Amino acid sequence: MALLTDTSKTTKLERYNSYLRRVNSTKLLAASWNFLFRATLLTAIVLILLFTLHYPPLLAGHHLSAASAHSHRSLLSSSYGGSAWERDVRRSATPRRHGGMTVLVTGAAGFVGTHCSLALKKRGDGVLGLDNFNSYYDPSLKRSRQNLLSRRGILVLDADINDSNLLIKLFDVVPFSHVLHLAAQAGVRYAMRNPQSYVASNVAGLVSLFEVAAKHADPQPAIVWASSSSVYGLNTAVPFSELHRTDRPASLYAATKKAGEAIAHTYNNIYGLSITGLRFFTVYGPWGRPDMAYFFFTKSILSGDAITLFKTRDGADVQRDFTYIDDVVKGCLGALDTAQKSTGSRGGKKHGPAQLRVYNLGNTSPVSVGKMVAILEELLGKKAKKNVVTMPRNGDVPYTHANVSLAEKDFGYRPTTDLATGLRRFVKWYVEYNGVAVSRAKGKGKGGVREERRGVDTAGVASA
Ligand SMILES: O=C(O)[C@H]1O[C@H](OP(=O)(O)OP(=O)(O)OC[C@H]2O[C@@H](n3ccc(=O)[nH]c3=O)[C@H](O)[C@@H]2O)[C@H](O)[C@@H](O)[C@@H]1O
Repeated sequence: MALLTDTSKTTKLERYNSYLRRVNSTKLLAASWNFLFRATLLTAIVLILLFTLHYPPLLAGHHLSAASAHSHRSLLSSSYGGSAWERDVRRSATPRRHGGMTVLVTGAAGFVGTHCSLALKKRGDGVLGLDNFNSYYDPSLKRSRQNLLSRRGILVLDADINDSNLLIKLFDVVPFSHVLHLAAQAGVRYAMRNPQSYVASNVAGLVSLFEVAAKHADPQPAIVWASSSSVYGLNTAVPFSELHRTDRPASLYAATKKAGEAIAHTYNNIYGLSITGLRFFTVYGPWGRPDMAYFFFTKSILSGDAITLFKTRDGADVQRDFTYIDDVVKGCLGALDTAQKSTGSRGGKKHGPAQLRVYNLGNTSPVSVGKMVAILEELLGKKAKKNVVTMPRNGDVPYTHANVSLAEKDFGYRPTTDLATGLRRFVKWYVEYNGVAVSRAKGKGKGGVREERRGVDTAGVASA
């Protein structure tokens, strides 16, 4: 009897164990399927992501106006590349005239960058732009400029000059003969609010570009870059000449531009980079920068808001050598055309002395800020509400005045646009771009944006 009971217990136990084995193996099978499914899903997602990053035109439409399709890459610069991307880059950078230049324009969606890129492209040079589209001022204006460039066949990549991997990649894809380096943190007074941004763009960014140009580019490009009239700082000798001292900057902005000139000297000396610095004097015009006085004064006059006018500490008018954008563009192209080749080779080996130049690009006729406002009032047909205050200690200098004889001698630079003419073109562009109505200005036929006769096309770009 006991034996029978034992046998039936053993059988039950065996049945139970076999049941457990079946359950476990089913669970194992289910888990394996689950794991396999998840792994397949993950692989598919990774493949789709890689495909999207390397072949965006297939997904975003095959046109340069889809330049913003490259936007997401600013976060993932190491993923730049792929045959479609390289083809777009080469297409934009290829010259269309015999002996044309291949120019990398940094800050291409900026004010001066846009105008220079258009002028280069128009005469048949190849242009590839890059810009980080930061929000120092309204990025939508930069996007509009990018679209304008795109319509003329110029690709502007979303990229930062501090991204050396991207720069190396670009020089691998295109043997740029020239770099027009205009990317920078601009603005004199903003330097008190955000000093580090000036160091990041105007010092670190410049070094990043020079490093890649000196050590990775083959051939080394010739570089033309934007310095500033602000380097003259507390200099009192006028008009400002390149021979005058520039060791007393009044603002951090000026100090970083002066540092840039010293850094240029170093890269020229060690690596044989051909470098030209251009000291711009308060550049203005259509598609200008909204952080500049003439631009935001226009906005305030139209909206009826008060503007603040600075007077010097001894009560004199503050003056600027306002320089019209078309004149500056001619100066930039002249500097590019006369830039000699760099003398180094890949790896930074210098084979002889290279060109190192600095030029003033001003207008040679300073105008008071009060007069600038009076011209705007005439053009806008509306009086400004003025708040006149003594210039705060904000890095501003009381006046600027350029001597441009060196640029005239070396590349025929001769500014031809006076402030009234230039502001008329700016206001014409401003009202069209913003869709605002302006009543015809009073006066004896001198003012009024509708009286503009010279060729400024709908895009606000001089057709002459
Ligand atoms: O020439 C240059 O190197 C510099 O020119 C301009 O700097 P700035 O001349 O100060 O130009 P704005 O900011 O447009 O100011 C023009 C004038 O208006 C005056 N201003 C500015 C602002 C304001 O509220 N009120 C006012 O009277 C300034 O003192 C200055 O005299 C640019 O903003 C800089 O990026 C550039 O490098």
